[in-house]
Amino acid sequence: MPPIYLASRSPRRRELLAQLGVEHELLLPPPANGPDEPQLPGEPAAHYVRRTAREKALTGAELLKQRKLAGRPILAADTTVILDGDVLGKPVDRNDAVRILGRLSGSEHEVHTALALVHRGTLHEDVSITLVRFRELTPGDISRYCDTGEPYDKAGAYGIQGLGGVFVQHIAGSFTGVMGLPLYETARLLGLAGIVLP
Ligand SMILES: Cc1cn([C@H]2C[C@H](O)[C@@H](COP(=O)(O)OP(=O)(O)OP(=O)(O)O)O2)c(=O)[nH]c1=O
Repeated sequence: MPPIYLASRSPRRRELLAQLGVEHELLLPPPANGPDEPQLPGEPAAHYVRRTAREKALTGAELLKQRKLAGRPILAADTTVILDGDVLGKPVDRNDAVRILGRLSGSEHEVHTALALVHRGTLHEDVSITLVRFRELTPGDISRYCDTGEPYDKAGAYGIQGLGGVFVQHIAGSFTGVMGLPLYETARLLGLAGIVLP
């Protein structure tokens, strides 16, 4: 039986957990797809990302209870791109992706990935914050990037682990955090739940 549940539909998070050698089972509420969780009026971006991760983990814990499953740890995360205090989430369409990438062009933004882990009724949380500087992007760069389809399921409309990596001049922080699951913080939280990695 895998040691943890992962309350996430993100293929990147599954891949990064596999990189740690942590087997997991998915624990997901229906429906299979939905829009991003909305920001509350006046809610600061840094609070929003933490609240969202926490809610994903607590929803997982509720499912666990309803389904009378074994009490293994439940891990969830949320990744948000923040520029000038604004949350730049997943683009809703091509125009939105063009708008977001235009804002990121030639400037520096933050990527916050919040983690939440529920184990035996206790919530453990952490957050990884990374500064990312983009080179200037021409309208042609943005258009060709949107043609690849890569922006659409990703916060900030880019994937640092994919072609989007060519836009990144500099990062200060955690590459795996930008990708969706910061490994240092993940290992720390798993350790609190008794899962010790090498
Ligand atoms: C900035 C950035 C984000 N992303 C991805 C990671 C996340 O999957 C996604 C942010 O959306 P999230 O809402 O954090 O996650 P998700 O909807 O994909 O999955 P779930 O809520 O079920 O856990 O953006 C990258 O893959 N690369 C990047 O460089």
